[in-house]
Amino acid sequence: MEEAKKKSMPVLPWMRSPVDVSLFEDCPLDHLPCLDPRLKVALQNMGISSLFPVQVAVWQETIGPGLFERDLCINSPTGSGKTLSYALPIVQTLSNRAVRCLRALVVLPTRDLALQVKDVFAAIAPAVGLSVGLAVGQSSIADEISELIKRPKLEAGICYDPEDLLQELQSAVDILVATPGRLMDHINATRGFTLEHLCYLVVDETDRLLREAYQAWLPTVLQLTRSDNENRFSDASTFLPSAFGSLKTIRRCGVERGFKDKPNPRLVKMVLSATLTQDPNKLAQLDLHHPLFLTTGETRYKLPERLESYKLICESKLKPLYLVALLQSLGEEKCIVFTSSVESTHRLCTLLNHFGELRIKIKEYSGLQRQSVRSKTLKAFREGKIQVLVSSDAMTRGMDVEGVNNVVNYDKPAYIKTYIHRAGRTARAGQLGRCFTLLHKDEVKRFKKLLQKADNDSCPVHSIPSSLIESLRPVYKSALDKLKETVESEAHRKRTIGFKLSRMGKGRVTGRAKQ
Ligand SMILES: Nc1ncnc2c1ncn2[C@@H]1O[C@H](COP(=O)(O)OP(=O)(O)OP(=O)(O)O)[C@@H](O)[C@H]1O
Repeated sequence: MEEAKKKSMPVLPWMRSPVDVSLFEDCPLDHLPCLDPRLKVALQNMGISSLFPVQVAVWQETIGPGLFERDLCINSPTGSGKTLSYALPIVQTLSNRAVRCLRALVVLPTRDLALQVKDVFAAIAPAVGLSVGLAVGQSSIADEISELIKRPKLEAGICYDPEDLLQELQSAVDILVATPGRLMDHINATRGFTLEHLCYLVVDETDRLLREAYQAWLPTVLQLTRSDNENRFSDASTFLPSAFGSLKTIRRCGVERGFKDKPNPRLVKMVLSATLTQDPNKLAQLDLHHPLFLTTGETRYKLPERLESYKLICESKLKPLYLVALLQSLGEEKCIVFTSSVESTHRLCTLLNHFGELRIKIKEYSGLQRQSVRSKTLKAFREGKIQVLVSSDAMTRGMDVEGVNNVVNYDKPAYIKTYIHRAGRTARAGQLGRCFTLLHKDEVKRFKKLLQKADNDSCPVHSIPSSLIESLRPVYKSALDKLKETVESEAHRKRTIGFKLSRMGKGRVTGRAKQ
């Protein structure tokens, strides 16, 4: 046991003496020190009467007594309320700002997640006169720019100097929630978009964002917000795009509005995940200042308190039947079914929809679909118009949908991190939730070991009567036949579209573009 603990000891010294969030308790809003009364009302309007432990712990390090002196690395289970843990102190601190400019940037890996986080900010920020923007490519870039940048009113008949006009461009938002791709678009090309006043950078779902470089968004943001004058441009050329039009966005010492003649305040970073990396090389990319590690309990990975894990043991070829039987038993309860790839998501969802027995609405949600389709599906799922979402992993991190009582791992997760993020779509905010994993009997031992990494020793078998499985066999056969037909007609449609495109010369254009 001692040996196991030693093995999981973080390499970085500052990670070895963390603040233990599990020692904190919920704190009623009335008892929260220094909370702005306007924000208290906004929180109450959201149905929040007390803060969760991670929110209290972060409040202490940001508002008082910690006063944002250190960068924060927060590792806290799924559904524990990490979003509000950073949104609330940032909004409260910025509520004193005199002039509007972009002071807080929150980066998230997907558009749906960014929208979700923007909604949390939007529920509290206006109460103290702050404005929140979104840069995710949901609308056209022109629409997005007009939301983010305030242009001066021009009078007819007057000839303006373009340089003067550039000076007049101002941020229309105090807080921006962005995905890396669209953020880079604005950094590179949007006139008047500047990070020079940025005080807070939040990297949510850090381990996921650090895995993907997205046009070097992180080094670019760090370079543009570095407050020391020295060597400002020295290594910028290694990652800044050649057509980089925003060198003027690099923060200038002592000329920031509201900070005249004072050095710029240090950029405070907050990085969060339910499975925060402890890899020194990865964390080094964040260039953290005197970081403070906040984590829950002693084990590295933790599942939500009220999550119940179950396994269903069955032969691989009978998995669809077990899934159908399970979904039938769950009735109208909201459920997310995870598969291992976008292709199997599509196939499984099509198959389930051919089961006449299932009188529930089932849709797929995966990276194969267009964003607009995904967003529509997610909306319908939130509204309860869809009961089951069949999903691949990539899109579901951080997703917060009320009333998801069940998660099913149709394909076994290969890593504990995957299990944590999938299972974490239920049992959120202290609610009860169940996670079912379909396993072949040969996989049981490995799965047990996997769960032990999250300190979970209890995963009872959820049994399905074999008579029920037998009764489903005839319907399964006809569903399989229909699936075959659907797959063939989809393949035919793809071939026809491909043929038409190549006749229009589009194939050649793509080929050139790839070179
Ligand atoms: N203080 C609170 N009181 C009641 N509900 C809360 C409180 N804080 C957050 N919640 C709710 O808890 C749910 C989970 O919050 P959130 O999405 O921030 O979790 P998370 O820790 O970021 O999870 P994940 O790691 O999956 O992204 C949300 O529905 C949110 O509205």
